[in-house]
Amino acid sequence: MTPLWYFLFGLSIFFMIFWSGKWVVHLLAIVYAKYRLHRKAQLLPLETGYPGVTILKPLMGADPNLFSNLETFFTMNYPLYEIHFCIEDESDPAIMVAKRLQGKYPSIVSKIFTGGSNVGVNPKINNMYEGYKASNHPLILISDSGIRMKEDTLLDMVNHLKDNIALVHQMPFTCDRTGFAGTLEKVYFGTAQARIYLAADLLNINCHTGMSTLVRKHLIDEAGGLEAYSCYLAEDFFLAKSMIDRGWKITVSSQPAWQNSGICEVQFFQARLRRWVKLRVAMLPLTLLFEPLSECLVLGACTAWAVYFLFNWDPILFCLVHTLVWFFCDWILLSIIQNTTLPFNKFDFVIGWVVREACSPYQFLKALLSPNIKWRSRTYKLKWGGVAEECKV
Ligand SMILES: CCCCCCCC/C=C\CCCCCCCC(=O)N[C@@H](CO)[C@H](O)/C=C/CCCCCCCCCCCCC
Ligand SMILES: O=c1ccn([C@@H]2O[C@H](COP(=O)(O)OP(=O)(O)O[C@H]3OC[C@@H](O)[C@H](O)[C@H]3O)[C@@H](O)[C@H]2O)c(=O)[nH]1
Repeated sequence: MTPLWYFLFGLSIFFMIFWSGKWVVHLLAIVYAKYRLHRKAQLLPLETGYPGVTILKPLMGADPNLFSNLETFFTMNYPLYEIHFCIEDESDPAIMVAKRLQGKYPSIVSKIFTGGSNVGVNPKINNMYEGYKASNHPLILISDSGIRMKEDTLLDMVNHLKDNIALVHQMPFTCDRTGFAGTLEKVYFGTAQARIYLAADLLNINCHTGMSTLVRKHLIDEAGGLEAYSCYLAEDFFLAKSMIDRGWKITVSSQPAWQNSGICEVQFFQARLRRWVKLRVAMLPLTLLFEPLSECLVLGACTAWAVYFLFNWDPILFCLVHTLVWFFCDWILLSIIQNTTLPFNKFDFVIGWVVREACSPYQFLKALLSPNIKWRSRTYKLKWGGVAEECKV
């Protein structure tokens, strides 16, 4: 036995253990999704009454779905809330959209804050800052521009905010949209991302993505206000981390976040996922190893080699069975998360799934090879740890 043999033996054991762990994650995600998601929210008579919520809507630009997405915030079944539209640029067309909605729903309290602030690097925080300062309620809902709400979504989120919970977030998912990009997005958010998101929630690991987050305002203030997170681009991750560090819990609500941005293009989607990869790598460097390895094809190939090395099993057959079972687990998970008929047939799912799986390792590499981060109109550089710096041209 040479040192090389020992090294290869160790490596193959590592692949086998990681592979087995990944199947546990598959199983946990499916069972947890079934048990946790799509529970009916009820307006219960609470002794203390329902707490008021300030909804912060950071807007930048108007897409074709903006009006109808924002309208869903005016038709929610929740007793006490206000909407603060935050729009940095005073000539932004989103202002007109917000004003039209204010005219249509005069009974809902809403205000528009323009101009933004400059409290740090994160442009979403700079944009929301004035709206946050003017908030009048103990709960804050940070809600990105492309999110749609159902009538009972806010109620569902508040119902999940038990006494030991600081923050309730919605697992990212998408509305039914036509075209290949719509399929690709739904497949990604309903399989690869949902699996990790659900397993992380179950195991109390911080996986918070801040597109729709209900949080206790006094806990943000205790940490120094929203500006305390403005040195990071991934303010969502650090917001949740600061709650967990203080002994609080975070949890997902039973409804996923229905993203419905009017821009639904493959290029745009891939660029967004690459931006998120860069955030994760800077915040959690172990991602560099574990993320590519947890991809179906990469893990299948590595483990096929391991079982060939250890047991002399046929690696091709192993890979085929591995991929097929993974594919079926993904179909089951996606169907549970969708909870209604999917907007595409099984053939479209196969195409979307294969493209997603095949492109993902390449997109990961591409993200590593261009470390600067372009987010909307600005470019940033990230330091290890996640602190960001804007690149001025
Ligand atoms: C034995 C199996 C181990 C599995 C290792 C998994 C490695 C991670 C693989 C894929 C990452 C998926 C990422 C999930 C969603 C993150 C979306 C995102 O990037 N959002 C950012 C922008 O809003 C946000 O700032 C970052 C949020 C937190 C990211 C944390 C990711 C690490 C999660 C690791 C969870 C492991 C759970 C499995 C436990 C066995
Ligand atoms: O310069 C900007 C960029 C973005 N935003 C707002 O921030 C929200 C999220 O922006 P995008 O939709 O471009 O980005 P993402 O969906 O990738 O955001 C997600 O990932 C990065 C995290 O920091 C965010 O909290 C999370 O929502 C939108 O409401 C957008 O209007 C600004 O207000 N200013």
